[in-house]
Amino acid sequence: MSIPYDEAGLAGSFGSFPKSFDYGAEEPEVGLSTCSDKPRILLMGLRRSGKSSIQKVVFHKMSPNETLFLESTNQIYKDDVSSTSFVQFQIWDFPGQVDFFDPTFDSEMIFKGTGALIFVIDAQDDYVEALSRLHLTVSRAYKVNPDINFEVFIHKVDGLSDDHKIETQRDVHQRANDDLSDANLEKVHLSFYLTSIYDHSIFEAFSKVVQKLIPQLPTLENLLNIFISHSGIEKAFLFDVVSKIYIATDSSPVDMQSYELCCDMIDVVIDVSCIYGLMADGSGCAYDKESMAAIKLNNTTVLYLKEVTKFLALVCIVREESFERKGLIDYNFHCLRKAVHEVFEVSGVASLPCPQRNGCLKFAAQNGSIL
Ligand SMILES: Nc1nc2c(ncn2[C@@H]2O[C@H](COP(=O)(O)OP(=O)(O)OP(=O)(O)O)[C@@H](O)[C@H]2O)c(=O)[nH]1
Repeated sequence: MSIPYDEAGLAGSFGSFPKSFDYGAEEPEVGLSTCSDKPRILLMGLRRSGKSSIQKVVFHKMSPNETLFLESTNQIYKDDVSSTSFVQFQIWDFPGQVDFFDPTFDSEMIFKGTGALIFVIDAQDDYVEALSRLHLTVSRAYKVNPDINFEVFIHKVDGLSDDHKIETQRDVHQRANDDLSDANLEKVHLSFYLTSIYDHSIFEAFSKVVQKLIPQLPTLENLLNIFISHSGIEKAFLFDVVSKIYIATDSSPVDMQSYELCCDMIDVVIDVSCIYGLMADGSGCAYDKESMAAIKLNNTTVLYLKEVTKFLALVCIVREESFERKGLIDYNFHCLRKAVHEVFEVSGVASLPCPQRNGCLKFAAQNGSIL
């Protein structure tokens, strides 16, 4: 099955992935949602705050420098990333000057099917107007659909010092929540993230936004916890390969450096596969069931990547001495992979995951017993 990257309107470069990035047809698709009613993520904010850049960099592999040449969005741009990504949702990029009082703006239709609303604030600009826009947007959306997750990206923080970043976040947080309290909307919860397209912060923030929309998250986390504890692994991420957002990790804290290392590993594996793994005529696939890689680092740890589904990869950080028991890791990985497939097969039918699923799994312990 080939993954079409050249969808209408998906302009820009695709970096590591060829447009005919091919996977193979044996396995059924395992994704977040198989129904046509895909969760929707809205990108809103003032003009030039960076909405289109975020969408292009995260989902279309555009390099950050290329976003300098993006033209202003003049109408709602609907991007369906479900065919290229595990994360089967639509992203709606709104023009900066959207007018809620325009009779053609159908808030019912727009906010009803929305899972998350990301409001982008340009931290390099004066954000007073952005804050009043944020308030207007959130109060409108909340009235139509109180279940929306409201996510605020304090964006373009690459131009700010560390102290300035913290101060900006505190100030935006305070003012936005004060505005909500003044309007008797203190029930509305806003989450804040410091983001930039020039580092991994935008992928990290998007990962957290997406994770909130995955009902299977607790099950996946639980599976990863069992997997790492029985395999002597330090940290494990389940990545959406194309976007490099992680859809789940074990419950130990995520440090940015580990996340960046794992993202870089995905790039390396896909780049090398694209350059040396395809046939001369470009046929073959850069990422398939056989995809795996181990990279030894100079700090006695090993990065280990393995394919889980056509869209997902597991990337782990393992100590060298634990990696000597690679057979055990591979056996437990096999169990984990099977479980992840089962979780999504079950939820494909019943829409909710079965938390008992991992109860029937048999992971091998480091002492050789079966758990
Ligand atoms: N420094 C910096 N610049 C950014 C970042 N993200 C976007 N930009 C720049 O901000 C400018 C505007 O970006 P767009 O993505 O077009 O903004 P938009 O919100 O989609 O704009 P409209 O379509 O007019 O609503 C571009 O020149 C981008 O290169 C960032 O994280 N850091």
